[in-house]
Amino acid sequence: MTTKPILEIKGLRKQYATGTWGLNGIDLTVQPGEFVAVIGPSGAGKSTLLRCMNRLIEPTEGTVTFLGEDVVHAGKKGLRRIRAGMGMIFQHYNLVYRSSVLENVLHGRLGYMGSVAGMLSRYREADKEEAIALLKKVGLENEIYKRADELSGGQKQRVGVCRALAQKPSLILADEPIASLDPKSSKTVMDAIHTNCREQGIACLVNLHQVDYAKAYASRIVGIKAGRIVFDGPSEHLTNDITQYLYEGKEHEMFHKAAI
Ligand SMILES: Nc1ncnc2c1ncn2[C@@H]1O[C@H](COP(=O)(O)OP(=O)(O)OP(=O)(O)O)[C@@H](O)[C@H]1O
Repeated sequence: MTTKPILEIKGLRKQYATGTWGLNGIDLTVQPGEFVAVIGPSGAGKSTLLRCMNRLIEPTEGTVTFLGEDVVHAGKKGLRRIRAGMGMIFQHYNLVYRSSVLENVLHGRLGYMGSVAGMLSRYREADKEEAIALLKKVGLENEIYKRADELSGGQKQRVGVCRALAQKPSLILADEPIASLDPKSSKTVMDAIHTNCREQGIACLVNLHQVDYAKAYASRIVGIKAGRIVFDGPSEHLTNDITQYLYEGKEHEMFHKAAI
């Protein structure tokens, strides 16, 4: 029996207004529950790729199909539904800092609420309980009612992870989730993403600069260079030669400040 892919990308290209091609023809299929790390040097196109998935960036050419739905041509309502199924984790957290940690996690539910209930933040009791359980699971039981701006970077990103999970997504898009964190926080955040995705069968596309983290967490690695995929395979097939070719001239970007 063949499973239906969760995400299918075909011939994806993105040209920015400056004329730069951010993506140069990407073909990629992700199966349900797959944990895929996207690696490559700065400027390779990792962020552009992730953001074309939920149209935070509009693709120039090609198709993106999420759970059988055409993302590129989706109207307002369709796009809202698609985005509800894709949780996003950002490098700089994107929290509402004057709101509490709990409220930030509950924002993950907004895509499922009517506009009036959402505007008035009328969350269901069950949603609150689930949000609290998620926060406890990532070790933030003492931070639930704090303002988000009182937290450390690693704690803020764990809130970001919980917000994405609160959406009950089928796919998580994590755009350099550990690029601003020290090695200890990086491990905590990657553990939180990886464990929850595995337990809940959520697929994950995670952009990472650090090859060591990609190898440690992902079962499949996609290497991007100049907007094209130059490697796509099981993590253990990523050789030093391929890594060297990927990061040619930018070798210093390959590793985190310290070992995992
Ligand atoms: N808004 C923009 N306008 C013009 N060019 C852009 C824009 N955003 C990205 N680019 C260009 O598109 C290419 C891909 O950039 P992108 O940010 O996707 O790479 P990346 O692999 O995510 O890099 P990093 O790891 O530094 O975030 C680069 O050449 C970049 O300069």
